Amino acid sequence: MNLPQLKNLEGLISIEVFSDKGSNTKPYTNEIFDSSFCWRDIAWLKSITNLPILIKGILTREDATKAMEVGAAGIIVSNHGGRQLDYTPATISVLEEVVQAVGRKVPVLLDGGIRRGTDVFKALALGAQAVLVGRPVIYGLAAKGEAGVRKVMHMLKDELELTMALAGCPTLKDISRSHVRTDRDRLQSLL
Ligand SMILES: Cc1cc2nc3c(=O)[nH]c(=O)nc-3n(C[C@H](O)[C@H](O)[C@H](O)COP(=O)(O)O)c2cc1C
Repeated sequence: MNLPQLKNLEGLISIEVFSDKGSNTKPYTNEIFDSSFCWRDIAWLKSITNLPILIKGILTREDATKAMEVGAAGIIVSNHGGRQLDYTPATISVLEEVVQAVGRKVPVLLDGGIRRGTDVFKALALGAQAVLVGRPVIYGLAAKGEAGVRKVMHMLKDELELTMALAGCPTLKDISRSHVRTDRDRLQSLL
């Protein structure tokens, strides 16, 4: 049976084969994730730190509401880069639903799928306060180390500024909902 060899985590994660039946995924995930972890544990986390706790992985208005109920200081709309489960929604497609559920009580950040400045612009227009960037930064690091990461960040910044200029937005505050059109807007315009 072939299992991933996680070199960076050598000694920390067992890649022992537990059975010759099945894919070994269950014992592997049972070992690296605590399946008893639940919403109530946020209260415990809050009790041991003064740091703000932002909850990542929110994709629905229901989970956004729960996250606020347990006292999250912020919400990260994320499908973990779409690497965990096929057919999870694109984060940009559920952002507005979450933003509306949160109603400006805590910041909403968008994670996943940010590849160009126009993606940042769209997320801000749909109500995100900021975006998080994963793989582009890693690609820059792999290609050219620190300079590669800088290059990626500068590209995103330059593209965002160009988009803002072309959309007539001198400041971030000028980016508004009316600057983007979603599938739902298109459907509503047909009614
Ligand atoms: C190699 C790799 C490892 C990751 N590991 C984790 C992880 O352990 N926990 C987690 O919440 N997200 C993890 N992520 C997801 C990122 O934190 C982030 O949500 C995702 O990369 C954002 O999407 P993007 O890459 O399209 O920007 C990982 C992503 C990559 C590419």
